[in-house]
Amino acid sequence: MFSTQEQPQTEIDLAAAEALLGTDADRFRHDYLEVRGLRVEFDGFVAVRDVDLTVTQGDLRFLVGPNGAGKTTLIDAVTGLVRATGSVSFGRTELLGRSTHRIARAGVGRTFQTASVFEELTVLQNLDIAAGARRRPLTLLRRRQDTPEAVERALETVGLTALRDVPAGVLAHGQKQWLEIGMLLVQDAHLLLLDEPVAGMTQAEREETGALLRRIGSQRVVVVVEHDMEFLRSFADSVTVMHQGRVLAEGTVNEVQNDPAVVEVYLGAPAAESGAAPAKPATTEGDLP
Ligand SMILES: Nc1ncnc2c1ncn2[C@@H]1O[C@H](COP(=O)(O)OP(=O)(O)OP(=O)(O)O)[C@@H](O)[C@H]1O
Repeated sequence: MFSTQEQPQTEIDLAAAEALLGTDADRFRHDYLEVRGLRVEFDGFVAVRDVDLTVTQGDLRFLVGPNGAGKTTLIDAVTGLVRATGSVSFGRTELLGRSTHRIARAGVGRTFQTASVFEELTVLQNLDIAAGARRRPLTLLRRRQDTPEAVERALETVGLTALRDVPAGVLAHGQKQWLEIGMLLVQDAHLLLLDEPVAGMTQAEREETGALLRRIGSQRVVVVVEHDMEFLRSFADSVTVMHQGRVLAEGTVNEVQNDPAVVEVYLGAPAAESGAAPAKPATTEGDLP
């Protein structure tokens, strides 16, 4: 033991700590999506009600639920495609009430159930157009000699570098989905909402997509709407289960699989004493437990 006088002199080297840990801005940059009290109504029918949802960067979140649970409507609300009340914030920006264009500019991107790429344009051209969506008009007018670095990086990330000059129309189904994800990356989307990204994919494509989503999910906020339960079990960090417009359960795959309310909804077990409406019978694409 050292006495007070014998203790060796130490000095914290703040500059070294900064170099090691990054600046405060880097260290504490941790994007998250925060949804509070979200409600969407279509002519009196409430498709989404009282939804609270928090998804942080690094937590690959799957959003599941039987058909008609409100999953796509929730994504539509976040991206400004349908009117909603409540609050949706990303990066301290309130998104509700903004136009779809301004929401995209706030770093929010989505894919749809069917890929929407320009089939007659090449992979590179598709990415270039997506990159242009974030450029200011003056920059767009300037001719560019080289492929922008962000486009090169996106090509590598989604594994399409070798196919850069191929028309998007000839890509395999899975590759088109990857191109769409690449387009979100070059738009600098930091919140990615993906609607059934592996629907119609081969097993090999699913696995590659899962690995891709994990890679992206470590750096950006990613929410995946998916019916494919095998895919979910392999790649989800956490799961939110929706039913009849509400959040029914949330947790790890194991937690939600063992949640009695989820089992009831998916397997159509007798409704609880509350007199809740009988659950929809499970579909082949929704056999969570
Ligand atoms: N534009 C609309 N007008 C009226 N009702 C709508 C509209 N869009 C969705 N709905 C209804 O809202 C409910 C939720 O639909 P939504 O598509 O969000 O469900 P989902 O969970 O994505 O289902 P699925 O898994 O089948 O895609 C459904 O009852 C649907 O019929």
